[in-house]
Amino acid sequence: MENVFDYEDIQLIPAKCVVNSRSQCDTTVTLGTHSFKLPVVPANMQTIIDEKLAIYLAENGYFYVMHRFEPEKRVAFIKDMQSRGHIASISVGVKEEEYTFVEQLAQENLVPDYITIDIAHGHSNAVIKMIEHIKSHIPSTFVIAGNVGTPEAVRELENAGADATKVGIGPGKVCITKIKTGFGTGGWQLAALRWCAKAASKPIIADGGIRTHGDIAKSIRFGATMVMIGSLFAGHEESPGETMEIEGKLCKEYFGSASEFQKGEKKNVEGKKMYVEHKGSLQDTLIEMEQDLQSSISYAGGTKLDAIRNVDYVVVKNSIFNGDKVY
Ligand SMILES: NC(=O)C1=CN([C@@H]2O[C@H](COP(=O)(O)OP(=O)(O)OC[C@H]3O[C@@H](n4cnc5c(N)ncnc54)[C@H](OP(=O)(O)O)[C@@H]3O)[C@@H](O)[C@H]2O)C=CC1
Ligand SMILES: Nc1nc2c(ncn2[C@@H]2O[C@H](COP(=O)(O)O)[C@@H](O)[C@H]2O)c(=O)[nH]1
Repeated sequence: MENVFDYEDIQLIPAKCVVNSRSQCDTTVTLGTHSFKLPVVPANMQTIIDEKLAIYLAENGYFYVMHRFEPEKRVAFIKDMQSRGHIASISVGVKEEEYTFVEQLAQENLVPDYITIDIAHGHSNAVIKMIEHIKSHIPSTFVIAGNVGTPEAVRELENAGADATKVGIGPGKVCITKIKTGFGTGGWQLAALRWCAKAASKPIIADGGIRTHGDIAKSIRFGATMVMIGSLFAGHEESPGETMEIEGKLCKEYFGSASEFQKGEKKNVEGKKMYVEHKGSLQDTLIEMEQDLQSSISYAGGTKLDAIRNVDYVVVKNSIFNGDKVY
């Protein structure tokens, strides 16, 4: 790989504006058979999403992926979401009991709209086998498989039947994979996304490393259909993480899915915990994201997200913020 870069090394180049107001720009995206208000999905982590938030997101036209860390609740969750007329979007792992769970869904004729196979090293026979298992038992479910970081992996998972692949190994805010293993796309996630997107024939979800709303537009420019975000969604009023006061400031916890806090033990730990300053309401952040993305579309010279895919860019290695703080 040559010419690697990350989000803060890139600036997109404006094209002539074709709208009179940013409100004329449309941020909707289609994934599978459903359309969503934003090309953004909160990470399927226990301090980022819970049942209440899933209902809020689905009710308001946003995509969501429920986490897999309370497996016993998933059947009731799917039934509840579908009885409300909402999409059901869940996660699975690859252990033996997950095969039985998929079979149970098929027997009960419970068909989630989306299933995300949520594994650290998704380029593996275990994930390929799980894709095939889901597709043979519940073929109409849209399968998102990951996480991967190479074109070979994207092709193999697509060939096994995945409807979308999730790209990002190690760029997450609470990730320590890059430190503990020396592997991953941390530090060059945007370049890895471009590399993978060139090989993909189906949608890609860019996962991890988003630090500003502008990074969403950059992900789209480099081939993402959707962007999965943890840290930017952490710390809200509605976020499931525990709230506490630290040095007089209200904070909420955000921990990795492979951290000891999630696992309950110190085995194969590849995630950490941090405290995020309280950010107010998630609804306000979603609105701000939409407005910022509408603005991105206007700078791209179009009216829809697709306009961003074709803009020129420059690499300004590590210098965009010129030593300034982002906020
Ligand atoms: N996006 C990212 O960069 C990363 C994300 N995560 C998140 O952490 C959570 C836990 O992930 P994960 O550990 O995969 O899930 P699980 O703990 O459910 O492990 C799934 C299975 O895969 C095996 N496994 C895990 N890692 C590897 C590996 N590197 N090589 C071979 N087998 C492996 C496990 O066995 P065993 O434990 O015995 O090896 C287990 O049998 C997920 O939510 C995941 O998304 C974790 C790390 C990186
Ligand atoms: N290496 C690890 N990665 C993790 C862990 N838990 C979650 N994740 C990944 O991070 C993103 C969110 O990234 P952010 O930069 O937006 O905060 C999430 O979707 C997972 O892919 C972990 O314990 N270790």
